[in-house]
Amino acid sequence: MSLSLEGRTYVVMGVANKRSIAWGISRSLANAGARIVFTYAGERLGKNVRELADTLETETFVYPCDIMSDEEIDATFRQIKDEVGSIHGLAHCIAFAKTEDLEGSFVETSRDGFQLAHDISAYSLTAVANAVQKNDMMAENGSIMTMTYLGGERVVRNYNVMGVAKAALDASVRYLANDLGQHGIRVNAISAGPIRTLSAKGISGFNSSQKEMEEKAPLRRTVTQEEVGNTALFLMSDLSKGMTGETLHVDGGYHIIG
Ligand SMILES: CCCCCCc1ccc(Oc2ccc(Oc3cccc(O)n3)cc2)c(O)c1
Repeated sequence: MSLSLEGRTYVVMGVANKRSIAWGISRSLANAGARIVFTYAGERLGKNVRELADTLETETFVYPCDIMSDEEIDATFRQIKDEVGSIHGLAHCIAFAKTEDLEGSFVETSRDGFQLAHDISAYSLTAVANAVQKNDMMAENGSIMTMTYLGGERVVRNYNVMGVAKAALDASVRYLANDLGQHGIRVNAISAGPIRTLSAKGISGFNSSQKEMEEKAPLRRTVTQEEVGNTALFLMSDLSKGMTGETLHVDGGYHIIG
């Protein structure tokens, strides 16, 4: 039983640049010997992702995948199965909400903004898990993980509609874990403390959340993409094969503080 992922292949969805949490996860999995299949949305990101992928020592593959389209998800995962073969796990690091819905009062959230945030940040996990299952492309004892945040468990000022979407994502992890467990597929989440990524820039008040963490978190500091990546390695490895439907907080202990 070890942390080695030699001979295994993992899909990582959501790398935007070298500061992405998904990139921290990719490096941890690659350093453990895994092959990595990257998917990205939006052609302008394609170049970034390919350049980053080429810096890894391991064999990598890069595919566009607009998770707003069920047809594109199915086509991409069929293509991955045909060209790469079966996979041993998948890291879902995808979320989005309109900037105006990440500040001010939640009560004013538009129907359109609510639906968009839930479509991209919550439903996409189920859509992807369904595509993997339908294409029968997950090796036995597969592991799916997603990224969530404390704002889905309790109110975090300005996080607003993303918090409601993360609550839906957290519940989805439990229901997917229940459905897929009998097929040997585990589904878990990592709840990360605030990390300065491209996405974090879209949230009003992000900077003060990092400062508050340095003052109040038991570890008195923020966490890094690498620390999240190492926990993802644990979730993808056999060392966590007794765990499913779980959320691991990689947040310096902040979530235990009232
Ligand atoms: C006040 C909150 C402080 C801590 C927030 C930590 C965090 C940082 C980034 C997170 O990921 C996203 C991803 C997309 C997202 O939506 C965006 C991002 C940029 C622009 C935009 O229009 N929407 C917002 C947050 C996330 O879910 C949670």
